[in-house]
Amino acid sequence: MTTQDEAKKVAGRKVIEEFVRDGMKLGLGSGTTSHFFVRELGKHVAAGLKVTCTTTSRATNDVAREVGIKITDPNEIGELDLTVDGPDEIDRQFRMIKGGGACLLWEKIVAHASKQMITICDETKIVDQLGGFPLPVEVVQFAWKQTERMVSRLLAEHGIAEAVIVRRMKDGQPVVTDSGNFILDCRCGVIPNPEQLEIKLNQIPGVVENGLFTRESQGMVVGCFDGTAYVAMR
Ligand SMILES: O=C(CO)[C@H](O)[C@H](O)COP(=O)(O)O
Repeated sequence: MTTQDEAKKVAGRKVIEEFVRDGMKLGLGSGTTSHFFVRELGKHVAAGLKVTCTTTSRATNDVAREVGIKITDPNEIGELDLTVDGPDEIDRQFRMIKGGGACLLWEKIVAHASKQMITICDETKIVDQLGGFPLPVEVVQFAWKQTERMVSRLLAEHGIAEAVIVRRMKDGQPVVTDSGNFILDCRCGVIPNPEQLEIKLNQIPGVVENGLFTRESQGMVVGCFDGTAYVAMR
């Protein structure tokens, strides 16, 4: 029986087979699934594959270095050919919620700096409608409770009346992102019109970015519990 971790690994191998080519500039995503891909990529780099890589979090920098992948500063790399990153949820229109690992801001910047983004996941991440996973919203620390009130009001106006918003905590301390911000996790239930909500959330002063990625992914590579992986494209 294939485990979830094995399904993630199979997806990582499939991405390399189908999408990664010699000479590419790559954006390396965050989270456990992306890290399986990075470890797999490290084996190919050791065997002679030439790629130039930048990452979407300090945690991914650490994994990449550990497996012998040199990291290029995002300011130096120019336009990327491909970013490979994982979702917390993805629907069949390739719309996603990301940010479970608090890396959504760097992830969105790197995705937009790329010609192509491919999502990598196991089959448990595919949903009919977005919103089962709490939507992360990255906010500046200054007056974060004011920003939280504005987010709550916007969600209600958007038809999500019962949203529960909590500042993300770890070990009794607020989580601080790689850019020094807080994360508000918004338990929404089904999210109507995610494209519009993605845009509106970012218009609130104090919101730096939100975890809706409705336009970025051009395809997904899905690892399955039967040990296979498949590709689906927009
Ligand atoms: O968005 C993310 C981090 O901000 C991750 O990519 C997302 O949480 C998926 O992680 P995992 O592969 O561990 O489930």
